[in-house]
Amino acid sequence: MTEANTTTGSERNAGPAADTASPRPSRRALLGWGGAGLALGAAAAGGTAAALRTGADAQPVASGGDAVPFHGAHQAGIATPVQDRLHFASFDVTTTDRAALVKLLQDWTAAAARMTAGHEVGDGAISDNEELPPDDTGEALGLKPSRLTLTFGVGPGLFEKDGKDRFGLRARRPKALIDLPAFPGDNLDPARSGGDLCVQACADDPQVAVHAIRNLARIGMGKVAIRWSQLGFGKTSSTTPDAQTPRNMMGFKDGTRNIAGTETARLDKHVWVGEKDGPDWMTGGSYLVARRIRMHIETWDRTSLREQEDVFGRDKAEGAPVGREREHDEPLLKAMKPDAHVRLAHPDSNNGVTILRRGYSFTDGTDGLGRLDAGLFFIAYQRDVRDGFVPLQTNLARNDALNEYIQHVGSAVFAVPPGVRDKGDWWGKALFA
Ligand SMILES: C=CC1=C(C)c2cc3[nH]c(cc4nc(cc5[nH]c(cc1n2)c(C)c5CCC(=O)O)C(CCC(=O)O)=C4C)c(C)c3C=C
Ligand SMILES: [Fe+2]
Repeated sequence: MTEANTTTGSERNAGPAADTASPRPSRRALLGWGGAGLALGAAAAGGTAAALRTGADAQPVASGGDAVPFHGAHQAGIATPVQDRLHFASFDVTTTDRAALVKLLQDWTAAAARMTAGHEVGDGAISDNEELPPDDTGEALGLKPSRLTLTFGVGPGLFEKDGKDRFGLRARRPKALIDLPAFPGDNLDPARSGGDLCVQACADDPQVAVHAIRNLARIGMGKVAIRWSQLGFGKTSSTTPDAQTPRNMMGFKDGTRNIAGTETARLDKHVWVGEKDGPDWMTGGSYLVARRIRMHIETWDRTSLREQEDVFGRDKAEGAPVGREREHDEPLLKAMKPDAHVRLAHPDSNNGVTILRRGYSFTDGTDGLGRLDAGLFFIAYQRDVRDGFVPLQTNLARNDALNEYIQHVGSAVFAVPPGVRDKGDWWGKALFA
C-alpha cells in the first residue's frame, strides 16, 4: 500500500456538544427529547456532516484526518507511510482455551477495523446501558483517525512453550520464526523481551495509538496480558523517500536508505513472504524483529563531532555519506572507516542482506543513576529473519563503532501474517484453519 491508499477518514466524535464546553447529552437523553430528529437537526445546525454518532451503526459526525485502509493483501503499518508515534505492545496468552483465543482474535480484528477507520469500538464510549462499562474507553473521542495502523504478529511461544503444544499449532510454526540467537554485547531484560502476540500501533496522534492498544488489552482481559509495551516518538525511518528524513536521538538523519513503500519489487524480494517460502498461512506476511536499544547519550554528547560522523560514516548536517555531497548520494563504502555503522550495515557488506526499518526514538525517564533511559526502539521487517536481521546484527555486534554508545536491552521476534482480506477474515484465521 502507498500514500495513495490513504483515504479521508472521519472523527471519532460526538456531535455538536463536542465543540462546546457543555457536557455531551447521552443517547438515551437525546431519544427522550425527540430522538434522531433532534440529533439530525442539531448536526445540521452545527454544520457537521452526519448524525450524532454513538454506536456501532451510527455514522461519523464530521470528516477530517486520514484513515489508512485496514483490509488488503498485506497488513498496514509495514510498507505504508510511517506515522509520527508508536505504541507497541507484546502480550502473553494466559488462556489455555483455543476457542477463547480464536474468539479474542475475531473480536480484536473487528475492533481494529473500527478504530483504524476512526470509529469507536463496539457500541461506543457512551452506550445505551448506563449500568454496564462502555465498549470503548473514550479517550479518542473527537480525535481524527490520525493514520492509525494496527499490525498484528504471533511470537514463538504461541506454537510451543515449555515443551507444550498449547494450542495444537506446533506443526504450523514457520521455520523462519526462530528464537533469536544471543549476540555479543546483548544485555536483554526478559521483562522487556519476547511475547506470544504483538500489536504495533502507529498513528500521528499519540493518544490515538495508546487508545487502540488500551482497548485491545481491555477486550483481551482474562485471555491475554500485556507483557511489555513501548511508546515511541520521532520516527527514525522513512518509507516515503521524498519526505524529509527524520533524525534519531544522536542527532543523525535515520532512514535515508530504507525500502520505500512504492518499491514493490524490493518489497517482494526482501519483505513479503513468498508463496514458495511457506507456510501457506504466511504468504504475503513478513517477520518483525523488535530491539529496545539503549543509547549512552551522555557519553555520545561528550564525543567530538568528527568522531560522531566517523561512527556513522555520514555527516551530521546533511546526512551525506563520507566523500559525497548530498544525503541520497550513493555511499562510497571504502571512503568510510572500516567500523563505520553505515559501511557495516550496507547490503554490499552483507551479501545483499536488506531489511525494512521502522523504528522510533524513546525516552522513558531516568535509570536511577542520573542518566536518561533513552534510545532507539528498532523495528525491522523482513522476508526471513535468518537472511535478514540475524546476519546483519551478527556483523554489527562484532564490528560496529556504534557499539561503544549503545546496548541492546530488549528483543522480540514475531511472524506477521498477511493482511485481513475482508469482513469475513480475521487476524490469524489461516493459521487456525
Ligand atoms: C541489525 C540492523 C541494524 C541495527 C540494530 C541498527 C541500529 C542503529 N542504527 C542507527 C542509526 C543509523 N543507521 C543507519 C543506517 C542503517 N542501519 C541499518 C541497520 C541497523 N541499524 C541499515 C541496514 C542501514 C542502512 C545501510 C545502507 O544501506 O546504507 C543510519 C544512516 C542513515 C540511513 O540510511 O538510515 C543511521 C544514522 C542507530 C542509532 C542504531 C542503534 C541505536
Ligand atoms: Fe542503523
